[in-house]
This record gives sequence, structure tokens and C-alpha cells, in this order.
Amino acid sequence: MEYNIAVVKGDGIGPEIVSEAMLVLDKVGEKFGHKFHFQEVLAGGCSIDKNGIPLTDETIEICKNADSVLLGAVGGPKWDDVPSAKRPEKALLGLRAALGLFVNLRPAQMHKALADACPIKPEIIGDGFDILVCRELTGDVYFGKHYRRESDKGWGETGADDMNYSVYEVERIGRRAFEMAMKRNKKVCSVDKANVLETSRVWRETMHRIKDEYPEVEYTDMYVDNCAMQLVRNPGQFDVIVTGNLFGDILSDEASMITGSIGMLPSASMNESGKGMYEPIHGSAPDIAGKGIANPIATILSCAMMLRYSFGLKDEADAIETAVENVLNAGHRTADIAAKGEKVLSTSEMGALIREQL
Ligand SMILES: NC(=O)C1=CN([C@@H]2O[C@H](COP(=O)(O)OP(=O)(O)OC[C@H]3O[C@@H](n4cnc5c(N)ncnc54)[C@H](O)[C@@H]3O)[C@@H](O)[C@H]2O)C=CC1
Ligand SMILES: CC(C)CC(=O)C(=O)O
Ligand SMILES: [Mg+2]
Repeated sequence: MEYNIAVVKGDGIGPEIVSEAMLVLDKVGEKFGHKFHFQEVLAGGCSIDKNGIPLTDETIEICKNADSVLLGAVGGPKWDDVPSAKRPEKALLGLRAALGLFVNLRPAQMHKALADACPIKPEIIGDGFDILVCRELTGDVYFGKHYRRESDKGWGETGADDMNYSVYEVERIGRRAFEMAMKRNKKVCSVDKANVLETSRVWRETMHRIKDEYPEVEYTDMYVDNCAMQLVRNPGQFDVIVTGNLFGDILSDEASMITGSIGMLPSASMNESGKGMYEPIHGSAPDIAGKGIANPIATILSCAMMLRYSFGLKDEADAIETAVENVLNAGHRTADIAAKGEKVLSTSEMGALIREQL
């Protein structure tokens, strides 16, 4: 089969990690008899530099018309002072909205070989953990009105961001979370801040209404502050965590670190018709950009999610995941997951070793 993939390398380490992932897809194509056609497009800071705006209509059209989208990361200090409506991150939010990508799946699994890179004590980790953060991606405070006004207390200029969730949006993500749980360990933990936020009260009431449609699933509610704590106290208690855009963003970065590094976590963002955008959960890592030391595994595993979820290529997805596992089991490490004194691989050396396993 032939597949058209729009590629948004983006900024910072984006081009370094995405190039490795594209080579992995080429290798999978060779092995399994597929052809992946890549069309590179600009979004984020690099688009601001070339076009004056972070996201052009052309990029949106190419991404909409492709079978799938592979994205690295956008943003960086170079563009920190551009007006907020034109920041690189607006490209990401714009693409998510334009493609209707309401669900963002972020799996955080313990790779046994990386136990040493996990900052939590082995007796707490026990047999490991396998968490799926199911984050709502096109609502919440990220898509509310952002504005400034004068403080009515005379405290000067005040920033304000509207946080919203409608019943429709919660039902849509909630059902997706229950469906994912049915294919896994049949547990859903819904995370909110219903003790304070009206948005969260609508979230919780809606989740309680739909949970009865899935009687086999064990359902719990948890406040987000408690969840942040429980993720390090006992990560093994979780199966699917369903939550809003902001809480999911923060909790998935935290969940990534207990796997060893944020450089390990892939993600899949999908719309109602299964169209997807696949990206690592991390950002453009300006502190290490251009040094060739970023971990490409999150992006490579995002390609596995693309093959599985958008193209239905299960064996091909498994092959990538097994190749990554083999490389980790053989003790190969990039800087972020290496123990003191361990040999450290570059981005391209890690990519090459993974391809050798395919
Ligand atoms: N999806 C996206 O495009 C995202 C973009 N961003 C943007 O990225 C820029 C930097 O944001 P930060 O808060 O620094 O988050 P970040 O995720 O880029 O980096 C946080 C820390 O993790 C490290 N790190 C990240 N990815 C890594 C990898 N693959 N291998 C090894 N180490 C890695 C970085 O070196 C840094 O020390 C900002 O402009 C931010 O807005 C942030 C998150 C997501
Ligand atoms: C850069 C933000 C818009 C989003 C983010 O941090 C994320 O999706 O992980
Ligand atoms: Mg984030």
C-alpha cells in the first residue's frame, strides 16, 4: 500500500528527531512492502521566519489532504517575544483544531530495561506500570478567550483565559476513554478539579452519566492535585486516565518522567474519522537543539502509533515497538536515559540501531 504523510518537522530538535523517524518508516516500508510518501511543510517558528505567520492555509490544506501527519515540535526562545496570537505554539493548536483532533492518547509504560532511569524507588514501581493518558485536545482553557483587562480591585493589568467544557465535548472524550479501557485493564480514572471549577463540575456530572454505559469498567474520580501526587506514589494503580486539555498536558509530562525521560513518550491525536497527527509529547528542547543528542524514541514510537491507529498496520507497528525494546534491552542509551558512566549515543546512532533491528 502507499500512504501520504504530511511532515511538520518544526523547530529546535524537531528536524533532528523527525528525520530519524522518517528513516524508520522507510525501513518498515521496505520490509513490509509499503511506500510512505512524505510531504514536508512548515509550521511554528520556522513558518514565522519564512511566512510571517506560524501556520499557513497551505500547511493546513496539505495536512488535511494527507493520510496522516507526523510532527516534531514547535517553539523556542527565538519567538518568545512575538505577539501571543502569532506564537509558534498557535500552529500546533491551529492544526489540532483544523483537523478536529479531539483525543490525544499518551501511553506511559515502564520499559523494564529503563528501571535505572526511573526516579522512583524499585519497591514502589513493583511490576511496573502501563498508563494511558486520554487527554481532551480541542477544548479547555487552551481554546478559550484569552484577554487582558484592568483589575476591578485597582491591581493593574490582569490576564484572563476562559476555561470551558461542554457536555458534548466531555461525552465525546469520555466515551473514547471507556472504549480504550475496554481493550485494556478496564479501569478509568477521570481527573478534574470539581471541588473548585465549574468546568470540572460539568465534566464530572457528564462522566458520571456515561459511566453506566460501561458497567464492566471500574470508574473512579480524582482531583488533579491528588493525581499528580498518586502518579509518583503508586503509578501502578492507573490504567486509563481521562482528563482535560490542561491537566492532561501537565500530567502526561509527569507520567513521562517515571518512564525514565520525556524523550520516550509518543502520542496519537485523532479526530472522529480516525485521521491522526502523531508527535512526541515533548517540546522543541531548545537547550539541546542542534547538538544531535536528543532522544528520537518518542517520535519513532509515535510512528508506530500512526501505523496502528491510522493505517491499521498492526504487525508493522509491533515491529517498531519490538525494535525499540530490543535496543533498550541491549543497553543502548541516549543521554537522557543513560546512567552515570554509561556510553551515550547520538540521535542518529540511536535511530540507526533501531533500524538495524527492523
Ligand atoms: N508539541 C510541541 O510542539 C510542544 C512545544 N513546546 C514548546 O517547546 C519549547 C520548549 O519547551 P520546554 O518547556 O523546554 O519543554 P521541552 O519538552 O521542549 O523540554 C523540557 C526538557 O526536556 C528535555 N527534552 C525534551 N525532549 C527531549 C528529547 N527528545 N530527548 C532528550 N531530552 C529532551 C529538554 O532538553 C528540556 O530539558 C517551548 O517553546 C514550548 O512552548 C512544548 C511542549 C510541546
Ligand atoms: C505547546 C502547547 C500548545 C501544548 C503542549 O505542551 C502539548 O501538547 O504537550
Ligand atoms: Mg506539553
